[in-house]
Amino acid sequence: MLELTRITAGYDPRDPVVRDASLTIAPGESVGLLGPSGCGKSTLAKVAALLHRPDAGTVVLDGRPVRGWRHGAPRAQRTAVGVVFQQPRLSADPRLSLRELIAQPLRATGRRAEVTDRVAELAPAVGLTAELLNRRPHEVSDGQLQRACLARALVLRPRWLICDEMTAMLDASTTAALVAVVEAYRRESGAGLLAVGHDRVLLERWCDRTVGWQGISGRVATQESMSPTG
Ligand SMILES: Nc1ncnc2c1ncn2[C@@H]1O[C@H](COP(=O)(O)OP(=O)(O)OP(=O)(O)O)[C@@H](O)[C@H]1O
Repeated sequence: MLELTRITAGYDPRDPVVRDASLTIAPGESVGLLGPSGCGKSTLAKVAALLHRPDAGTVVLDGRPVRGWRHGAPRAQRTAVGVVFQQPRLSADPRLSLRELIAQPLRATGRRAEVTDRVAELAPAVGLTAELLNRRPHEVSDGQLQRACLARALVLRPRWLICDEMTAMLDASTTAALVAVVEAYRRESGAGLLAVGHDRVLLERWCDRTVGWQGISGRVATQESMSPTG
């Protein structure tokens, strides 16, 4: 299970953007997190991805409480969670080819020996040709770069996957293709998924269940507490 309990998080402890929110995802389950822009979905997604330390509350991953946070959780637990963000250009190192980008987590965890095989498996699965793999981010489209970012998120075979507005910048056919890749991975691996967005139709079609911001907040969220604080 990926269990977030009574999470308070944000960027200023005196004025958190997520207050007292709880959310549990079972292995193999897909959960859509819906909410208006600025309500704190991405912040909660970063906590679920073990990239952002909550100010209060607990995160339990596969039965083990996450401890020893710095900005994020310790690497041993973090690598169990793959994450894809909305804007691939912000999360992709512009100096790397798409091949290197996909392989990055394997290199970072000392698993270089697996690079050739994993890239050869994942590139066709996400729809990237050998020629595209040699290009750098500024030489490909947003959709092609997002395909590489999805492959990078899957390269360590995570047990949990967080897709934060993964398809927000993409056209309908690329959206369908990437959702199909995630679903194939989920079926094959039994991974749990948190898909964040504001496209209710997409998330309701994609996920086993969807939760709105009010559904995950420990207190009954008021419109004020859902709004951007700035
Ligand atoms: N790194 C940051 N530093 C300071 N404030 C931030 C940071 N990231 C987000 N915020 C603020 O936190 C609030 C919630 O942002 P967040 O991105 O979590 O919302 P969201 O629901 O995912 O929005 P969207 O749907 O527009 O992506 C906003 O007021 C935003 O300005």
